Amino acid sequence: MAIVIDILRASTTINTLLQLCNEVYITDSIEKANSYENTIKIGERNGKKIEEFDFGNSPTDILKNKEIILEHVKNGGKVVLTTTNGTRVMKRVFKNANYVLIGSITNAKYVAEKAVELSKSGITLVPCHRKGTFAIEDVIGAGLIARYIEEISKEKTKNEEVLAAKLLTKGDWKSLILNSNSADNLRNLGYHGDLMFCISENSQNVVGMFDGEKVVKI
Ligand SMILES: O=C(O)[C@H](CS(=O)(=O)O)OP(=O)(O)O
Ligand SMILES: [Mg+2]
Repeated sequence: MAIVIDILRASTTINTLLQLCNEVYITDSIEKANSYENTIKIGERNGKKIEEFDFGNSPTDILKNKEIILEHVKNGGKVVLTTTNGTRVMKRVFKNANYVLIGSITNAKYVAEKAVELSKSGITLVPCHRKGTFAIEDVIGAGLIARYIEEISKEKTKNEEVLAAKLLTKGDWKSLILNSNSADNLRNLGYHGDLMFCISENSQNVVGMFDGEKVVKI
C-alpha cells in the first residue's frame, strides 16, 4: 500500500475532482491527455495552465466551475489530469505497489483510515517533491497522514524519514508550506486561493485508488 502525496496541488486537485466524479484519468503526457475523446482536460506545467486545456491544476478553479464538470460527467464524459510532478510520480509508484491511494492535507485523516483498513503489509508514504528537488509541503503532508495512521493503528513507526516528517508537523507547518518554493511559484501565478485551500486539513472526506490509468473513488 502506497499513499502518494502532492499537496501543491495534484493530490488536492484529484480529491477535489472526486467530489464531482467517480474517476479521474491520470497521465504524465499532454499528448496522451489530448488523445482522450469527450474529456475535460485539466493540467499545468510549472504551475501554469496548459493553454489548450479546459482548466489548470487548480482545485479552486475546478470548484468555481463544478456545474460544468458535473454536467459533463453526467453525460458520460471523462476528466483527465496531467501535472508537472504528481501525475508522473503516481505512474512510477504504481509499477511497484499493489495499492496506490492519493493523499493530501485536505483528506489526511480519511486517507489514513482507508489505508489502515485496506493495508495488509504496511503503508509507504510517498511525497512527490518538485522537479526532483525536496518539497517541504509534501513531507509535511506525509507527516500529518503518518500521525493519523499511528493514531488509528496504534502502531508507532521507526522509519526515520517519517519521524522527521512528523516533527515538521509539530510547529507552524502552515507557514512552512505558505513560504515554500512551490507556494512562491503559485502565488506569483495568482493562485493564492489554492494555497489556502490545499492546507485546509481534513476538509475533504474522499479518497481515490490509482489503477495505473485512472484514480477511482473508493
Ligand atoms: O500544479 C502545481 O501546483 C505544481 C506545479 S510545480 O511543479 O510546483 O511548478 O505541480 P504538481 O504536479 O501539482 O506538484
Ligand atoms: Mg506539488
